[in-house]
Amino acid sequence: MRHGQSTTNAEGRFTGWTDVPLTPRGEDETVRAARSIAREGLLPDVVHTSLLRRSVHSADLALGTLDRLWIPVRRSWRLNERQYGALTGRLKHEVRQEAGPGRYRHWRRSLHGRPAPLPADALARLRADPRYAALRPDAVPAVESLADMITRVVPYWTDVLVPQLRAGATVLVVAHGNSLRALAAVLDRLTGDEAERLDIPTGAPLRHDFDGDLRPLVRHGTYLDPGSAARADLVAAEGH
Ligand SMILES: O=C(O)[C@@H](CO)OP(=O)(O)O
Repeated sequence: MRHGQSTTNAEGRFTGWTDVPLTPRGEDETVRAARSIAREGLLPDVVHTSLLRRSVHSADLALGTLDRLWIPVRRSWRLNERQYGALTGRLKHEVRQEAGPGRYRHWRRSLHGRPAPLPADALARLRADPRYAALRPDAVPAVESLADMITRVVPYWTDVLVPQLRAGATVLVVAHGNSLRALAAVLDRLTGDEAERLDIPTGAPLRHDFDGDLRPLVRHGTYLDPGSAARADLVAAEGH
C-alpha cells in the first residue's frame, strides 16, 4: 500500500525524500484502507515501511485500526520514495508547463529518465540526517530514475521480503508511489512500457498472492477497493 495523501501530494508538488506529514484526508484514507484489509481477512504478520513519516504514520494508523500494532516492524531507506533531485518541492503543473509534456513524462514515469540532481547544499543536509547515518554517504542519492530505484529495491525484495513470504507470512509493505512501482517491476517482471504506465494511488491496498516460485498468481495484483484504478488515473494526470 502507498501511504495516505501527504501535504505535498495535496499541493501538487514533487516530494521525493522530503519528510512531509499526512493530511487529514490521508489519515482517513489509511484507516479506510485498513478496514478493507480486515474485510479481506488479510491480517499482516509483519509490516515494512520506509524511513519517511508519511509511510511510518500510515502503517501505524493501519495497524492501529487492525489492532495489530504489536506485529514486528522493519523500516528501510530502500523503501523511501524516489529521489526527485532538482524537482523536489516544485509544483508539478509548473514543471510540466516549463519542460513540456514529453520531458515531464520522461522525468516522471520513464524507466531511465532522471531530472537534474539535488543542489549540493540540500544533498549535504540530507546526508547529515541521522536517519541515514548508518549508510555510506554516496548511498544517499542526488537523483534517481525508476531503474535506479529498481536497483535499490531488489536487495530488499530478495533478502528481506522473499524469506518472509517463503515462511508463509502475510506481509504488509507501506511505501511510496515510486518505490512500489519499482517493487511491482521486480515481482510482476514488468516491461519498461508496463512500468511507465503504472501509477499507484494513495491509501489503496494492492493484494499479491504468490505461487511456490514466488511468482504472482495475478499479474499486477488486485486492488481491494475497485475504485482504486480510477484513482490511479488521477495520479497519472497530476500536473496536467
Ligand atoms: O512527488 C513524489 O515524490 C511522487 C509521489 O508523490 O510523485 P510522482 O507520482 O509524480 O512520481
